[in-house]
Amino acid sequence: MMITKRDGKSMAPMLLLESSQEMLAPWLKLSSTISSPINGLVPPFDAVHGKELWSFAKDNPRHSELINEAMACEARRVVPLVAGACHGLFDGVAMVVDVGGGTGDTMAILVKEFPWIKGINFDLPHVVEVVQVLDNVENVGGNMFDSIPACDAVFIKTSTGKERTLKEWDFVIKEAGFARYEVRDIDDVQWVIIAYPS
Ligand SMILES: C[S@@+](CC[C@H](N)C(=O)[O-])C[C@H]1O[C@@H](n2cnc3c(N)ncnc32)[C@H](O)[C@@H]1O
Repeated sequence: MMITKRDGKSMAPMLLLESSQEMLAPWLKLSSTISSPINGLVPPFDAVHGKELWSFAKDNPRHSELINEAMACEARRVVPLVAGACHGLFDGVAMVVDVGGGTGDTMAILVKEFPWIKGINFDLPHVVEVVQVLDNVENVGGNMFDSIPACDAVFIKTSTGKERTLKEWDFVIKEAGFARYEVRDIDDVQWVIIAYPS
């Protein structure tokens, strides 16, 4: 585990989040949640806390901060790899929105790497209200299920928290109306999927 403070890529915030009481409680109730009459229809986190993660975070600023820091530390590690695998992809792209972008660290890395981009960090209002202002990144609050800011390209990283097989992604991408897609290896746990409208 990378918990050193050297090079700003410590994963300690991720450990602090995952070992918090709030995140451990659903694991400790896992068997009773699964065997209850709701039969796994309600995710363990929601069953234990009475609401889903993002509503819980909105009502618990300390936990929201833990989430934001955990996501940011992972972004600082992975997004440079994503940028390295995506050279050429942003040529001619003026406006990019990171949907569910959290602290904006991801967008800050992208606009530094591709300086002609105007970057918007889009997340729930309670998140963008407290994030720091980063160079060349505009923070916009809203709900992605209502609308997102107008842009030329959308960036999404870990925003559903759900792992899918490539076959499942194939279904999701086609159902969403994209014409084609490609998958790029960034030599890490994650891969990049690039979906094109035409
Ligand atoms: C798993 S985190 C990922 C954060 C960041 N993309 C990353 O990978 O480092 C999911 C993010 O989506 C945001 N989010 C959840 N529901 C949302 C919604 N309906 N509209 C906009 N953002 C949302 C959360 O606040 C959170 O910052």
